[in-house]
Amino acid sequence: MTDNTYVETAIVEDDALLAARGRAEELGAPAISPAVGALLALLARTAGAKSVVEVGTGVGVSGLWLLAGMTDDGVLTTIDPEYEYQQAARDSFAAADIPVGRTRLINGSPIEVLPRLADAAYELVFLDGEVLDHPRYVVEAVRILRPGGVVVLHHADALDPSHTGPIADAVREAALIVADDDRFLPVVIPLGTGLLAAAKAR
Ligand SMILES: C[S@@+](CC[C@H](N)C(=O)[O-])C[C@H]1O[C@@H](n2cnc3c(N)ncnc32)[C@H](O)[C@@H]1O
Repeated sequence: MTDNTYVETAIVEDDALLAARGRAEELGAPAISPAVGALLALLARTAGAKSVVEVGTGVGVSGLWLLAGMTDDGVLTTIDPEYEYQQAARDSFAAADIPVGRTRLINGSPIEVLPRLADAAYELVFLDGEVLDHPRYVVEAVRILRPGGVVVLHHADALDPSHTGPIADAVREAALIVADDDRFLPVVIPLGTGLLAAAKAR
C-alpha cells in the first residue's frame, strides 16, 4: 500500500483555522484534520451548498472549512450539546469575519434536534458527534438531504473488519443504511479517522 502521510500534511490552514485549533487544544476538544476539512470544503463548493447541517460543532474547525466551501450567503446549521464548545466556536467564526447570520448554532442533543429539521432541504450533512449515535444521525441525514446532496460520516475507520465492539457495530449499521438504499452512492475515504460519504440521487 502507498504511504499517504503526505495527504494529511499537504493542506496549509489560514490564521483563523490555526487560532480555532488553538482554542480546541485549550479546551481539550477534538477537531477534524486539515485534509478532512479540505475535502468538506471541496464537497460544499462542488455542491454549491447553501444549506449545510453539521452534528458536532466542536470549537468550529470543521465549521470554518464548511463555510469556506459554501456559497457566500450559505447558512451552516451546527448542533452540539456542549455549550462551552459552541461559545468557543462563535469566537472562531467571529475571528474569521463570518457574518453572524451565516451560522445557526443549536445547543442540544442532535438526536432531539435533527428530527425538527426540514425534509430535503440541505445539500450537505456532516456527522461528527457521538459515534454510537451514527445510525440515528444517518436516518435523519437521508431524510433532510436534497436530491444530489451528500452525507459525510466521520470515524468510519471502524468499518475495518479488524474493529469489533459497539462503536464498530454502530458505524457498520450506519453504513448499511446508505449501502442498502438504492438512492445512495457510498464511498469510504481514508482521511482523518476515516470518512464514509454517500451522494443521494438527483
Ligand atoms: C469530534 S468533536 C467535533 C469536532 C468538530 N466537528 C470539528 O472538527 O471542529 C465531537 C463533538 O461531539 C459532541 N458530543 C459530545 N457528546 C455528544 C452526544 N451525546 N451527542 C452528540 N454530540 C456529542 C462534543 O461536544 C464534540 O464537540
